[in-house]
Amino acid sequence: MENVSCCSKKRKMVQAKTWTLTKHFDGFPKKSDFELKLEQLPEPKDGEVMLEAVFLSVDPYMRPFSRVRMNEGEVMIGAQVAKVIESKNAAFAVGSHVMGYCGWRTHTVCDATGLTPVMADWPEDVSLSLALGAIGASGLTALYGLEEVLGLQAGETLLVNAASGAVGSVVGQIAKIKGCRVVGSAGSDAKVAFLKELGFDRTINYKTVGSLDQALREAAPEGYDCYFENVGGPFSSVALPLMNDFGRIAVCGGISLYNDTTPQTGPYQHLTIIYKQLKMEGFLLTRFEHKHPESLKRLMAWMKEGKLQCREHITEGFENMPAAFMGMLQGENTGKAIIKV
Ligand SMILES: NC(=O)C1=CN([C@@H]2O[C@H](COP(=O)(O)OP(=O)(O)OC[C@H]3O[C@@H](n4cnc5c(N)ncnc54)[C@H](OP(=O)(O)O)[C@@H]3O)[C@@H](O)[C@H]2O)C=CC1
Ligand SMILES: C/C=C/C(C)=O
Repeated sequence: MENVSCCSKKRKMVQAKTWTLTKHFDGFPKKSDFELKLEQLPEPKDGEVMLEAVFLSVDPYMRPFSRVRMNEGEVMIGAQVAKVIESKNAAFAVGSHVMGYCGWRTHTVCDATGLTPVMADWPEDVSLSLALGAIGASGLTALYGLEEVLGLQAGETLLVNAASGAVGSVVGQIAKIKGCRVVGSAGSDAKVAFLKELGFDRTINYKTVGSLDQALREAAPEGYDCYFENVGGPFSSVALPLMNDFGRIAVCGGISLYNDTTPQTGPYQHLTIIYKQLKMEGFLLTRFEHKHPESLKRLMAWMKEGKLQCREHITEGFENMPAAFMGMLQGENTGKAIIKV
């Protein structure tokens, strides 16, 4: 008798590659802190989709957040732009693209929680990778830091560090759009040349400058009204005394501290903050989530008008994610660090 199976159409099994955190980082991340694993994926259930990563993001926050939001053995946290390859959710058509915090994985089966369709009218000639950078989290962070936290006004002088990176490069360009004077600091001559291309008024290579204090003073003899802080630590201690009275500081990040094994101490600038009556505010871009759709449209419009250049540092190959992450923390990137699968 012929063996007739009730499931004559056999589904091809999908295997995901994942990068897991073997051990919490201790100091600067090491290759051995990561492990590449294979995972057999189940078929999506009702309401679920199967995603295939196209671009993945490596970001500074992964270093500090891994310690507080992850357990050892878990897949590394992070965002990706992915293609929907199977769907049992009417809101996500097969072939469409989404942005999701799926972690460092090539394929994912999940429900729609936390998935955002990439902007419906995303232009065909614009790479979807920008949804992870200048027309995504990095651009939004820059915009909110300037508008919502600093309240930057035309004619003011702004200081930004890590200025050639994903967030910093957008900060400087938006500040120029707003009619401000912009001073940017970055870690190589090539990066400083990039800042000049973007229209920064004054640039500093903080790694080669003799005295950072002197360089910052010369770059803005009139002082700084606003400071977009990405680095923290000693840079911050030098910059705060150069703020003008009633200056505002948006504390976006502190990348110089993320790999510290013991917390840094002073010099403390409390008296400077008091005497100059400074306003210092930390923020996370998630606070302004309700503004994302409108803000993404503004960023896209600036890019299309040629007012916003979106540089990317692309690493090919999912296998190279840990190297790309460590490279970004060491300053290998100019613009947004992206992994192309
Ligand atoms: N608050 C929020 O919601 C968000 C905060 N952030 C923060 O914004 C900052 C920039 O992030 P992002 O633009 O994605 O990253 P970048 O693209 O700027 O990449 C990181 C850069 O930081 C610089 N850097 C690394 N180590 C040091 C150090 N010890 N001192 C000074 N600079 C250093 C390097 O550039 P260089 O060669 O110039 O040193 C490196 O290229 C980070 O602090 C991040 O945590 C980012 C997104 C959201
Ligand atoms: C959401 C991102 C936060 C930091 C500190 O990078």
